[in-house]
Amino acid sequence: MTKLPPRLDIRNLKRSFEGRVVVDDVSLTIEPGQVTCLLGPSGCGKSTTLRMIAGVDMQDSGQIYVDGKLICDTVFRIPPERRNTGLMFQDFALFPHLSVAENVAFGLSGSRSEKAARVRELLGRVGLARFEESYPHELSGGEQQRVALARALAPRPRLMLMDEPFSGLDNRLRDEIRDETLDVLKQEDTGVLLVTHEPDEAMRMADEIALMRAGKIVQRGAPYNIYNAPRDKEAVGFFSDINVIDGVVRGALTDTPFGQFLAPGVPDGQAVEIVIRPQHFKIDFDRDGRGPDPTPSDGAAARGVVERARFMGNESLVEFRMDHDGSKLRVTVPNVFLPSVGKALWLSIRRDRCFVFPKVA
Ligand SMILES: Nc1ncnc2c1ncn2[C@@H]1O[C@H](COP(=O)(O)OP(=O)(O)OP(=O)(O)O)[C@@H](O)[C@H]1O
Repeated sequence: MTKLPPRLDIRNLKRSFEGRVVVDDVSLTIEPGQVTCLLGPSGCGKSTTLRMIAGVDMQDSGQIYVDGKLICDTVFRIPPERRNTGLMFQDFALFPHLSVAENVAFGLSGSRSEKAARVRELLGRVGLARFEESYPHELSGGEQQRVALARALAPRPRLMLMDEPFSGLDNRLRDEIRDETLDVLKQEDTGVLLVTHEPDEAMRMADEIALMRAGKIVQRGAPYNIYNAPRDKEAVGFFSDINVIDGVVRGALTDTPFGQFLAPGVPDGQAVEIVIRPQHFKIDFDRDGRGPDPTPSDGAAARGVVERARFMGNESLVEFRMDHDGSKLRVTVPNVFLPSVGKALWLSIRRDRCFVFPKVA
């Protein structure tokens, strides 16, 4: 069986504004039914990438293909309305003077009965069948969002482009609408590119995350892989708080107060950073000034004094001032663990959960 072309295939997209490169050689493919989240900090070029794919901005170089067909390069350009893409933005702007059904039917062609059938199908799918005759101002924010989704999906776009589409919703509603949206998109087999700066949203929605920084896609992969095999310190830090311990490599090992860490392939004398998420420490009690014995999986323990302890709901956050160098480490513990300030405890680091990266000057 011949493989179908990807829903979206962008190759080497570049865009500069006033001489500053904002999108720098971005390439990406999205398969039918796949949700890819373009995740990155504010200003890294996510929206600009999306706008070029939508056709409301034009790249300086590079090509965009939808279903294997070229829709835009530097000389050829199909206008936005003929790109077979649906758009959903944060301000989902329904037409206020049109009913819900008319809003959803807006971009549809075909006979009156065909249009009515498609509108009914989609409103049913997003759970708003009973609001057909209502007007946008009569609906809640979440309901309006679902109408916007139905409207974007009505013409059966091959590709859906979404720019922070849920950020206008309050927390609880956001989770619900996100899950519903995902279900509907999967049923329609649409390829989805969703722009977000929220790691939680990307983890929740994405089949694949494309991590973007300073105009470049620095890592792509399934959420599990991006979280557990990050390519650098910034990629770890994008998903959670981090602690960093400095070291220098000698014979593929780094000596630290927490014992030795493997640094395979790193040359002697190279400075490295050992990066640990707050939930990956082990805490032991002090036994007359001594901690637990070293183990291969947790290394040696180092002593610190509790500076602050706070209950956060699902977990407790404990901040330590370390004896060996006065540095601060942030540790989280499930449930309630609130040692008193000034108490000495021993910390060790799970070797399978930390990352060792060469230090970038
Ligand atoms: N039309 C424009 N003219 C000049 N500069 C622009 C233009 N559009 C975007 N930029 C700049 O390009 C950079 C990237 O903007 P972009 O909106 O793509 O970032 P983003 O990653 O989507 O950020 P956010 O999450 O804040 O929306 C920013 O520094 C922005 O100021």
